Amino acid sequence: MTTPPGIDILQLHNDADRDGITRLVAGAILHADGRVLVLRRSAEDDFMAGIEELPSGAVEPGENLLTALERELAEEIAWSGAFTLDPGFVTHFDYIYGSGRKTRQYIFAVPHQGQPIALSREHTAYRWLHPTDLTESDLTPETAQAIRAWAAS
Ligand SMILES: Nc1nc2c([nH]c(=O)n2[C@H]2C[C@H](O)[C@@H](COP(=O)(O)OP(=O)(O)OP(=O)(O)O)O2)c(=O)[nH]1
Repeated sequence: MTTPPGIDILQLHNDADRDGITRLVAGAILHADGRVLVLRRSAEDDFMAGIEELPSGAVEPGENLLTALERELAEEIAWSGAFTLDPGFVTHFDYIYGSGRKTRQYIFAVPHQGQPIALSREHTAYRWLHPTDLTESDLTPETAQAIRAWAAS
């Protein structure tokens, strides 16, 4: 994947370092016809069990935000092949992960172009959610806010 115009990946990494972030997560607002793909975490997950979330996951050693996103989309929804990011859109939210690591999830927008979605065991269901229906979801307030920011962009 190539970096789209208006998104400086190195700058995002630098901003996170500057802000004392020690764990980075890449997430995707995968959208089709104005709706956003949300996944339900397994009820057996020992962490945030059963909530809805965006396809996302932590950046591992040797990866950057984009290569991590590519891997996570492959792992979580079985997306293979190239995909593009919408130019210019990136948002983020911060939280403390389990043992106290300062985490930042950076969220990019990815147009869905008909690729089939197949879930891993991490998630039990998916659906396409319109931003006007955010209050009827089990998304966290932070994720809902990110989707609102995307809808307003
Ligand atoms: N811990 C935590 N998670 C939050 C908060 N707010 C919020 O939206 N989340 C969401 C972001 C993610 O969708 C999910 C946590 O995912 P994560 O990537 O940090 O953790 P994980 O258990 O999936 O970690 P991993 O398997 O990728 O290593 O919860 C919060 O305040 N604390």
